[in-house]
Amino acid sequence: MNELNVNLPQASVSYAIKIEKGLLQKVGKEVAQLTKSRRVAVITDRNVDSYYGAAVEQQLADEGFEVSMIVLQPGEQTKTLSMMPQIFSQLIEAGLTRSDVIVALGGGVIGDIAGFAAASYLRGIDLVQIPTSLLAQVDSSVGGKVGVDLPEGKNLVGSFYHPTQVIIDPEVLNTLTDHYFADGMAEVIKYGCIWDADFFDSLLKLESRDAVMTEIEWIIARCCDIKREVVEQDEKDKGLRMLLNFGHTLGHAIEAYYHYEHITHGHAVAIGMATLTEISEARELTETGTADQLRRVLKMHRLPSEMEDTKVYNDILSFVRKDKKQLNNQLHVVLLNSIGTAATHQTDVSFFDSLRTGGQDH
Ligand SMILES: NC(=O)c1ccc[n+]([C@@H]2O[C@H](COP(=O)([O-])OP(=O)(O)OC[C@H]3O[C@@H](n4cnc5c(N)ncnc54)[C@H](O)[C@@H]3O)[C@@H](O)[C@H]2O)c1
Ligand SMILES: O=C(O)C(=O)C[C@@H](O)[C@H](O)[C@H](O)COP(=O)(O)O
Ligand SMILES: [Zn+2]
Repeated sequence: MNELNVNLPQASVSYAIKIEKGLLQKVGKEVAQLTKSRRVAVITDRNVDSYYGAAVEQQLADEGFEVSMIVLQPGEQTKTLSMMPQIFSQLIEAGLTRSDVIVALGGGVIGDIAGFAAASYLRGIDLVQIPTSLLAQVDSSVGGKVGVDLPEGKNLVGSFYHPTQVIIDPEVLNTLTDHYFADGMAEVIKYGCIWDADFFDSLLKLESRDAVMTEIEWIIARCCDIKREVVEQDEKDKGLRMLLNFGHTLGHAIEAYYHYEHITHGHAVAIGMATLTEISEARELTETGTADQLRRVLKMHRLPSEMEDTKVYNDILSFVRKDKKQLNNQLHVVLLNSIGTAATHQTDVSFFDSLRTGGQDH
């Protein structure tokens, strides 16, 4: 087993990230070690429930927990404020009190919305993250960002709320579709870009999903460890943590432009990382050849580098203008110096002007 510990003494928070093939079979015992409570609500989505819901429910019941399953529709469109009343009603119906536990069993959508429910219900109850998509295992289950989207933009309502433990079983990735596996690889590649050139190089040697799966425990552990290191230095996203947003300024704008349909988070972030790096290389802010390296690794892992229809950029830029990480109308964009190192730059939306195809955005 790989075990990492996230320590945030200023927030009086400390939690373990456990990574082991087959760990889902021991989930009842893991949760039982964390709490004296007897009630657990498992929040999941229909897909994940169909594969793993019954087994998780049974294991928790075997440990004496009274278990309620809250099963949501899969997909980004579930991550909205309008879902919250339904979730809160189900938590009340299940009789969950302040000393009980919410288990988030699913991908990043479930982790974010169940985490937001845990942060708000009764002003906060314990949360255990059991991420089941690659993206959730390498990124969203760690670091405490929870929340929901608004039509105006991604993750515009939420909070920082840390789990009491993150339980990662890489074996569950076997049932993930290729599309969502690629989504997770976008965030994996992001870590190589902003933090670790050797890690990036190792991704260039793993040419297929099967090859990635041979190294999966190590890959997940490396990503979680980078995120741990960043979050421990800047929990509230005021400085260093913004590096984890590489590719997201444009990526989030693309997702919002498409109303959170048609393009998923990792694919949008892949386009954001490649497009931004092309622009910053043209402006001599990034070492020549970096965009090529990035496009190569994205292609290898079945990810796009650009929008199929470049005419939509004009309209996407109106969402970039609304990005939440602004200070005095200045955007924070994360640019690579070269593969493995990055820095935050303050700029305005005109940084993206080369994407315009004539006319003004509105
Ligand atoms: N909080 C954070 O720090 C953070 C970080 C990165 C991304 N995110 C958020 O995460 C979300 C994307 O997460 P995602 O890509 O996991 O999407 P997702 O939760 O929609 O999961 C992707 C799909 O895979 C299915 N699925 C999940 N695990 C499965 C499994 N083991 N087997 C079969 N199917 C499975 C789900 O049902 C869903 O259809 C976005 O909302 C993004 O904004 C949050
Ligand atoms: O944890 C972080 O910090 C990140 O930026 C990780 C991102 O991959 C993730 O998509 C996150 O949800 C973005 O946060 P936001 O604050 O830009 O909405
Ligand atoms: Zn992301």
